[in-house]
Amino acid sequence: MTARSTGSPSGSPSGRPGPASSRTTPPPGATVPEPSGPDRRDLDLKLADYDGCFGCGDQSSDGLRVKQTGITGTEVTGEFTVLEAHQGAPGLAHGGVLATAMDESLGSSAWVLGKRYVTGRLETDFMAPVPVGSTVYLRSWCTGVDGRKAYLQGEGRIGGPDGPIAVRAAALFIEVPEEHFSREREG
Ligand SMILES: CCCCCCCCCCCC(=O)SCCNC(=O)CCNC(=O)[C@H](O)C(C)(C)COP(=O)(O)OP(=O)(O)OC[C@H]1O[C@@H](n2cnc3c(N)ncnc32)[C@H](O)[C@@H]1OP(=O)(O)O
Repeated sequence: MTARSTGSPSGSPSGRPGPASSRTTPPPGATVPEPSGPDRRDLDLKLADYDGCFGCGDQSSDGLRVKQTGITGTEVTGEFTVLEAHQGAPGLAHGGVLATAMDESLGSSAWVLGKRYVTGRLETDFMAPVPVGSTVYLRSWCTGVDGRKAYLQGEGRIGGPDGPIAVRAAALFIEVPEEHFSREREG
């Protein structure tokens, strides 16, 4: 399983500390399980059923339409293009849009673990402005699972999959039962 770290102060190109706080860092003893989620063919099928998602769905005209491009272990790659509708400052992606893209990417990595997870906490570092028209290359991976808690990290690069990091994120996802989603809809 590949899981390049973006986290250590010494390993960061900017010299900034990594994105994970104590609440998004797995405790000692947490492990990264072998993914037990659906394989690639099932992923395509499930994503096709999920058209309303602001992050990845095709029905949301101003949505991000993140396309997943690969899965290796818990590492999921994807990409999306920043549209004018995604601006914050003129000509630049809104930070919330980039956070949403990271939530989508991290959520996909959690999903391949084979259980139902929702985002409990999402931390982001914005490293560089992202112009409208840019393709953002997303990558997320699991750093540990401890009971219902899954810890994930991710990054978004511009200029190519190995380009500079524009945004990076760390998150805590919480496993929920199936009823979570029907209950939320009724509320
Ligand atoms: C189709 C293919 C698609 C595949 C791709 C899909 C990509 C989709 C990506 C989008 C993902 C989303 O945006 S999901 C939508 C945004 N998120 C949500 O709507 C979640 C809203 N929040 C909740 O529903 C709830 O707060 C939960 C489920 C997160 C937790 O509630 P709960 O089940 O009652 O559990 P609770 O006891 O509170 O918490 C369990 C443990 O987690 C800890 N914990 C909970 N929240 C936090 C937190 N923010 N920071 C630190 N720790 C936390 C607690 O302290 C506790 O630790 P301990 O005491 O056990 O130690």
